[in-house]
Amino acid sequence: MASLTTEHKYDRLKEVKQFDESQIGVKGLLDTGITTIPPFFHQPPENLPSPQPKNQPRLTVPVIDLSQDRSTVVDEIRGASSILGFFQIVNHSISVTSIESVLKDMKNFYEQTTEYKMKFYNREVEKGVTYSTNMDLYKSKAASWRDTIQVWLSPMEPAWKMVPEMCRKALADWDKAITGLVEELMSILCEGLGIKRDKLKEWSCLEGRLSISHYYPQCPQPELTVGLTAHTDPTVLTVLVQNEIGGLLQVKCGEQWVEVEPVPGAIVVNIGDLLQMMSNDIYRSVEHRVLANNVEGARVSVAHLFNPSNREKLFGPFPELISAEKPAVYHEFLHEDFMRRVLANNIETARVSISAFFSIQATKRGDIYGPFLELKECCKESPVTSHDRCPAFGHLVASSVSLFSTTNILCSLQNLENCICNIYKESTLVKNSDKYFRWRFNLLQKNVSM
Ligand SMILES: O=C(O)CCC(=O)C(=O)O
Ligand SMILES: [Fe+2]
Repeated sequence: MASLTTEHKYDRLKEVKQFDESQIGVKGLLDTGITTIPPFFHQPPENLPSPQPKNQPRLTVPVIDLSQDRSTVVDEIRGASSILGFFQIVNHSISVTSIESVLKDMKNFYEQTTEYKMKFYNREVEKGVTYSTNMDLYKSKAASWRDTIQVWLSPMEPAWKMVPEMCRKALADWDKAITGLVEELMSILCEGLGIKRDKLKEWSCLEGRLSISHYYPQCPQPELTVGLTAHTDPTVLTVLVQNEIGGLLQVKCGEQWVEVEPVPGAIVVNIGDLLQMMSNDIYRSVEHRVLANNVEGARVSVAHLFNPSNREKLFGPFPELISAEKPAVYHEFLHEDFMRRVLANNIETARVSISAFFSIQATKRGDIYGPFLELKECCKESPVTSHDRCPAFGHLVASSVSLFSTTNILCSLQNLENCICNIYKESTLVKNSDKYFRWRFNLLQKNVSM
């Protein structure tokens, strides 16, 4: 890789592309014997760990014993979810052997020859299985020191053929075991909120499952980069197992970073952005990060991300948690609107913008949002209607078939154009581009907040 010199300006994109196209991943790069990391891995100072204040007690996330009586478990989980958004569970239904087995099989893949692994290297999310270095490699300011395999397990049938054979059984067994445990966890979390125990299940939150296995090899210059930049998870719930290499996974607690230390047999649980919103901010989705591995041997983690699968449903704070004293903190939204925003961001920017975007405070109170009049008028023949509503009160003024919702409309220029294109495609009335551009111009004139 070229280095930064005064004679040759560093062409970051070219270097990133060259690395990506080499398909060797971070582990393959390390195996070439490098002693310094390419500059595109150098993180800006704000992403690097700063020295922690001295004389502060070393904090770790709570470890909750699931074999205690139910009400103690509910109280402890509610407490941890409301304050730190992170906890570990022990004495649950999954054996230490099953945890070790999934970690071992995933690690085994990463430790195959580079030539073997290259056959699987791809970052095409729509295929359902990816194996690459940093899914946001081309969007982020700097790359992080890890490789990742992502496998969608549900609601669609997993693309098993694309999963390395040595990982298939481990992932299928793990999915079964962890989904059973998460069903129980979700019921405890619902009980902690004082709502029906199977509410999260009813809202399809066990059905959108993504497995993410990260491999963090030793980094030759760990002070210059990270393993995974600080982020919150765009999920309902994330559960994760990690191997014995500790000191790297950290959760933000005020100004301090708290360690999630490896505990044999423990499963790490964290509240995602969606559950923060559904719980109307009772539970917290909290920033976490992984430092670059500075020791010999690789850190391996296997995360299971739980998302809703229902595409028609409007998600938002549970109605039972909205009252005059505690009004809704967020608008309702379709899960795909939410995901569109997640995918438009990189890992770092997502954490700042997403909850804020859906926050009611962020929108002008009193306004009624809905399809722009021009669009309604232009599409009389195809009944393109959507909710007109006042986001401040989440009040539906009129509703019929929802082609787009408030969030769609306000999302971004790109989404806005997608909406228009949807209508444009459907409309038998308007088929010429003049009109399309007039719409677009009108929309821009509306000064929609992006
Ligand atoms: O590897 C880890 O421990 C953290 C993974 C993580 O935070 C994620 O995949 O969202
Ligand atoms: Fe995460």
